[in-house]
Amino acid sequence: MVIFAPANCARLIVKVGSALLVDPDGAVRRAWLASLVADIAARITAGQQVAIVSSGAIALGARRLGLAKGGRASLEDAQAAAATGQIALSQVWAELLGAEQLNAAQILVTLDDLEDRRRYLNAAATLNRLLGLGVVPVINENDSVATEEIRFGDNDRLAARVAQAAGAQGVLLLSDVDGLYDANPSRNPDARHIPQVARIDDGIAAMADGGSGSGMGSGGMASKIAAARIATGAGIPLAIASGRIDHPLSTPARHTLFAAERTATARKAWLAGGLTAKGAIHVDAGAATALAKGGSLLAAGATRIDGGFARGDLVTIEGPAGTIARGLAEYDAADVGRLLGRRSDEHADLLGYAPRSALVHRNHLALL
Ligand SMILES: Nc1ncnc2c1ncn2[C@@H]1O[C@H](COP(=O)(O)OP(=O)(O)O)[C@@H](O)[C@H]1O
Ligand SMILES: N[C@@H](CCC(=O)OP(=O)(O)O)C(=O)O
Repeated sequence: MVIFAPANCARLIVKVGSALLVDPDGAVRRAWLASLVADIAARITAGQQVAIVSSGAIALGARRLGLAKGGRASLEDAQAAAATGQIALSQVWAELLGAEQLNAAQILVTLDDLEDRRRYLNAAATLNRLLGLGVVPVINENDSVATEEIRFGDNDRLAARVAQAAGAQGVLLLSDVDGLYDANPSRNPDARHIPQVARIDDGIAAMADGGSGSGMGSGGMASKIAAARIATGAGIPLAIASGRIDHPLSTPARHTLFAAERTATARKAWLAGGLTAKGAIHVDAGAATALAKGGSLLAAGATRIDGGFARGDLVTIEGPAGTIARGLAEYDAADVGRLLGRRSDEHADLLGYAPRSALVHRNHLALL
């Protein structure tokens, strides 16, 4: 079976892991990449739009600078390696795509670019326009400026987020392994391959063992399962397949397919899967019930806030028994603080300006 064929996948995100891009001795695996790019060109000719999430900057740069790579590098060394490797990486992609008469476009993002609502919408618009123009976006984390706190740290979850932003119908993670096994196959020769995962439960998550198999990247199977959770939760199927074969998009080969869980609007999916909330609004039992029935969060039911969030920021909504929802705050934290427990007809006097109807509107809220 050819994975995510153009007929049922108009937009595809292909993620390429470090070990596929770079040999253990630090050289770019050009011949294999050319075979992948030929496949991408054929898909584009067949009407599919394809964006690439490419790892490899740190592995490439580390080699050029004589630095340690993978998990052994300090943050400063990883940043220096990324800055050096990224320019070489984009050159390789531009050359290989150019040889197929395709334009490459580079997008480097940090976690905040896909978490902050305004920046997420900007990134989504750029991707959309590039794909509409027939350009192939090549996306990586902006590792040279990303510090530990603001890092995705792995391109698997980045690919899932990009898929959401782009409204893609499939995410393909090309790796050094041909899918998920019931145990780490590089440590357990009896591990069994799992062709399809209908639901990611704790048993599936527990199968991932250790970090990056090659020691070059940062992902490992755990980050691929985390990516599958994000993508499938947003209604986008995700597959893990081997990049250890030439023409990996056109050669039928064993893989693991994580089926899409449900369809959801892009914004709700993003809210449900968002990684970093800027604060929390605590609510009473009445408000929790109203939210469960599909209502907005009104100030009358809010009891307390945590964090210094601003209007538009993602906040969690905490009920008496734990987190019940995530949503976009309609007010800055200071104003929410003024409105706690107050009826809507008091808001204008308390704030000194015409208020919105809710602290978090139901259109910008996802129940967990
Ligand atoms: N249950 C599992 N099934 C398959 N691979 C696993 C599992 N648990 C751990 N792994 C390891 O995860 C590796 C893939 O992750 P990684 O090396 O980070 O790939 P990439 O560079 O493509 O992101 C495999 O080579 C394998 O060593
Ligand atoms: N952004 C990093 C790659 C991080 C990453 O996820 O690596 P990998 O696990 O090989 O996909 C880089 O370009 O080196």
